[in-house]
Amino acid sequence: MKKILILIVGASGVGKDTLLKELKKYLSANFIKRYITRQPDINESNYYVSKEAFKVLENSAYFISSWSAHNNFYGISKNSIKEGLNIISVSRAVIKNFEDIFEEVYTINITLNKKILKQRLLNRKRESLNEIENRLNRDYKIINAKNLIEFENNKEVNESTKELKNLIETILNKTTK
Ligand SMILES: Nc1ncnc2c1ncn2[C@@H]1O[C@H](COP(=O)(O)OP(=O)(O)OP(=O)(O)O)[C@@H](O)[C@H]1O
Repeated sequence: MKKILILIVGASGVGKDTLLKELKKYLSANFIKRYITRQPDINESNYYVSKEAFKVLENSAYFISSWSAHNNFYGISKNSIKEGLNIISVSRAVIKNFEDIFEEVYTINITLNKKILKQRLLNRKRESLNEIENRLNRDYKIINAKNLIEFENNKEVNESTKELKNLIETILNKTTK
């Protein structure tokens, strides 16, 4: 069986962790846990590691890909990618790390208009207003990905989750033909 990767990208707060958490209930796939130097919140599941431990893992080539964002480090271990469908939330900056190694890589860019995004970040209450403004003002360049699909998370969570599930199943059907 071949390895198929779906990379989930999108600005902070567009709903990546929420959608992935919900998707697990409806879709059979390897939902990859990331190593992060921040304690997980209720929507995300990750392996929490200290910054020191992260550096040790990174220096021993444990990660297939690693990056930093908003003062935290993120990594995906080499051994986490399995045969079949793999789904991972990653930084848009590291898409190429996966495309260089695997043949079947599809990137889903989760989008949301800025007004709703700001409201959701405020409701989440994870960052200060200043941090939220910084996140909203980040300059997002065009995403470079071989197979890029846009997905707008502007419906309520259940509805959006079903749409995302359908989208992934459509991608899968194409790859198995
Ligand atoms: N479809 C939706 N409708 C309403 N609220 C949503 C929806 N999707 C996500 N949210 C809410 O928006 C907030 C941000 O979502 P989430 O934490 O999943 O974003 P994220 O993209 O993973 O952010 P980050 O990259 O900063 O971790 C959360 O409070 C979540 O409950």
